[in-house]
Amino acid sequence: MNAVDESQAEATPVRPRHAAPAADSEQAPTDATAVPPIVVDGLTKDFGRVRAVDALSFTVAPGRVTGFLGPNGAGKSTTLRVLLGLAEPTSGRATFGGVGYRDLPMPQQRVGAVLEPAFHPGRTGRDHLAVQAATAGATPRRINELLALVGLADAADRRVGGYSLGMRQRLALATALLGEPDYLILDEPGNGLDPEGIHWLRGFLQSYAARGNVVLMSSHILNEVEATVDDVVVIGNGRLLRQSPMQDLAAERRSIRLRVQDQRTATAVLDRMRLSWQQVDDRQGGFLQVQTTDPGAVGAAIFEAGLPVLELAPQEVDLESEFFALLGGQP
Ligand SMILES: Nc1ncnc2c1ncn2[C@@H]1O[C@H](COP(=O)(O)OP(=O)(O)OP(=O)(O)O)[C@@H](O)[C@H]1O
Repeated sequence: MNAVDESQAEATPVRPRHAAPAADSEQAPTDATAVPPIVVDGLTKDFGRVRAVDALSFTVAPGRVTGFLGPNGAGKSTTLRVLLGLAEPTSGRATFGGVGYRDLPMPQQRVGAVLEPAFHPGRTGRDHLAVQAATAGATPRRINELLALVGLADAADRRVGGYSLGMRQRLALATALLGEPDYLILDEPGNGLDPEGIHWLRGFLQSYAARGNVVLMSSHILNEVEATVDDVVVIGNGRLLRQSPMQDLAAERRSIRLRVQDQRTATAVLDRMRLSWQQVDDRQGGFLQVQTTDPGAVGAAIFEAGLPVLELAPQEVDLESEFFALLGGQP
């Protein structure tokens, strides 16, 4: 048995299936009807001498879409595999409100997961779902609903061997949804989807989460998930680098280009305002890139210090650069 589940007695009670979601999905669930959060607590996973996950702790709240982000090899898949009972942790736990996957009653009906989609190429999409439906307790009607939901109704009776990567992703998602799970865990679900598919997935995940469910999706491309996720958990080298609402990350990206003649006095003003700044050289003698959501306040303070402002213009820091900075320059 895995080591993630030794104290069921302390576990948060799991929500009765199909109970109403929490009224206020912004808050951690406090009532018995809310889906308990995913809790990763001091998780470490070694493969021989490789430490894939290193004392990692974070929570994933219901009612929100959480992006699990990090570059290739950061430890995302390993964390998800431990959470899903597919790998043993070296130490620590990854649970659904305190209950390990293997100790959940009817886990296939509580947790839907899309890891690396693998299908029998000779089966049709409908057959694949029918085979899986038996374990997930789904009816033929549910299969039809799901095929329509993921946009595969017309391709349902074609062999999966002829499906595109995007169609396979859609079928994998339909499979994960068979048991009407409270938890949806997706490893790089955007892989192979065209822009229309990504747009559809975004809307689907947001409405799924809005019903009080827990949605955790991994990606190594921050730009890809920016418009989809409410919260981000960023890891690098198996360690937690950041957990915050996406909004906060987005706000930090707002900066201004401030051009003054006397940069030294200007930076003293910025330091007093406790703003982060960076000197950037260009052909016009350089400028200060200042992280702020209030350009007016910066302009006023610089003016009060008696400095003529040569330029003050809003600037968007590319999200991928922000991600890169967070990773401390890791590729
Ligand atoms: N079964 C395994 N045996 C040995 N090393 C492994 C195994 N699985 C993962 N690793 C190593 O653990 C580290 C984390 O890998 P993991 O696949 O979890 O990262 P990831 O963030 O999901 O990356 P990717 O997006 O490339 O899948 C990597 O160094 C990887 O080589």
